[in-house]
Parts: sequence; structure tokens; C-alpha cells
Amino acid sequence: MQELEERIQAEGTVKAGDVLKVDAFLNHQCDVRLFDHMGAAWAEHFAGKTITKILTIEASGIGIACCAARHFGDVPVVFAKKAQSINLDGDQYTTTVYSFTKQKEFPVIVSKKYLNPGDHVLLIDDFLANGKALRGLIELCEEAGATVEGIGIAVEKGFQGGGDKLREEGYDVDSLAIVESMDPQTGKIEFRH
Ligand SMILES: O=P(O)(O)OC[C@H]1O[C@H](OP(=O)(O)OP(=O)(O)O)[C@H](O)[C@@H]1O
Ligand SMILES: O=c1[nH]c(=O)c2nc[nH]c2[nH]1
Repeated sequence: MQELEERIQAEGTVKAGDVLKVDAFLNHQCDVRLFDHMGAAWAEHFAGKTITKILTIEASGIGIACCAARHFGDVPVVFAKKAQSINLDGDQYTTTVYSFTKQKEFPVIVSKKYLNPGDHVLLIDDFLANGKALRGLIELCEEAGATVEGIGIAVEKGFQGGGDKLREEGYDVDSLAIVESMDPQTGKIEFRH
């Protein structure tokens, strides 16, 4: 998606440790017009599929998933929580995920009320790196007996391999920008096309 690539080139910075900082528009300050355009792009890609629910994970996927839902008939957006809470009652699906930016393992929890065997789920997230977050969401869908229809990602770091492994396994992964390489010394960012 050209608009997203241009924003990354203009406002993104490359940090050590394979970190791309795009928090001016994607995952701290949020550009909702851009999010809306991203939702439209995923709706075009997944047009032939029936989507009954969007599933994402705290924290950065939530805003993007909510904007995307407007392009999928206002389907419900469910976000997996990364901490137990007194607000989480009853039965839950749970797994654990290693967080890329927080560098520690988190529980990942969805109430059984909000993920069901009949659901056809679109997974949405801001970043795809090693694929740990998506593996967690896929596991929750498997536990629930829900079908993963596709995966919509804003920025995939292709050189970390998580996306290609999922594609090899047959998942339909639509990443709107795939970073092929990035250099913290020069700041140069190259995309896969
Ligand atoms: O493919 P992976 O290696 O799993 O990396 C991608 C995940 O990393 C980030 O989550 P993180 O927990 O780092 O930050 P967040 O709380 O801002 O979403 C991002 O939001 C994705 O969920
Ligand atoms: O802001 C972010 N930058 C990244 O490079 C990244 N990788 C996973 N999650 C990420 N979040």
C-alpha cells in the first residue's frame, strides 16, 4: 500500500534490535484516516470471504481493528487481553505470547463468550515480526473451534520470517507494507514488492 510505505519512509525510524519506530502514526499517536484506508485495502483483499468477527491483541492492534471493522459490515472486534482482570469472568481461552517490544511472556486471554465455533475470523495487527502474537491468536481460534479466514497486517518485517512461515502453512496473510530490509546505521528502509 503506497500510502503506508510513504508514511513509513517519511516518519519511520530504524532502531537497533530490528525495531521500526512508527509511533507517530501507527501505534502511539494514531492516524485514523490512514487506518480507514488500511481497512478499505483489507476489505478489497478479503472480499470473497465471509468474516463474522475480527480478532486482535492488546494493545496496538485494537484501534486498527476497530477502523477495519467498518469495512466488514461492522462485525464485532474482540481483542485478546494480556493480563488477568476481575472484569474477566467465566470460562476463558488462554495461551501465552512472547511480546516483541516488552521482551517478556504474557498470558493471552479471550472470554469463551466472544469466540465461538461458528465464527469466521479475520486476525488484524499492527506488526508481524516473528509471528508470536499471531500464533497466540491462531491458538485461541483453534481452542474455540473458530475458522481463521485471513490475516491483515499493517507492517510486516519480512526479514524476520514470521509471515512467510504462516503463508507456507496456507494462511492468507495480507500485509500492507513488507519491510525487506532496514539499516539502523543509515536509516534506509527497503520494501518487498
Ligand atoms: O510477530 P511478533 O514477533 O509477535 O511481533 C508482533 C507483535 O509485537 C507487537 O506487540 P507488543 O506486545 O510488542 O506491543 P503492543 O502491546 O504495543 O501491541 C505488535 O503489536 C504485534 O502484536
Ligand atoms: O513498533 C513496533 N516496531 C517493531 O519493529 C515491532 N516489531 C514487532 N512489534 C513492533 N512494534
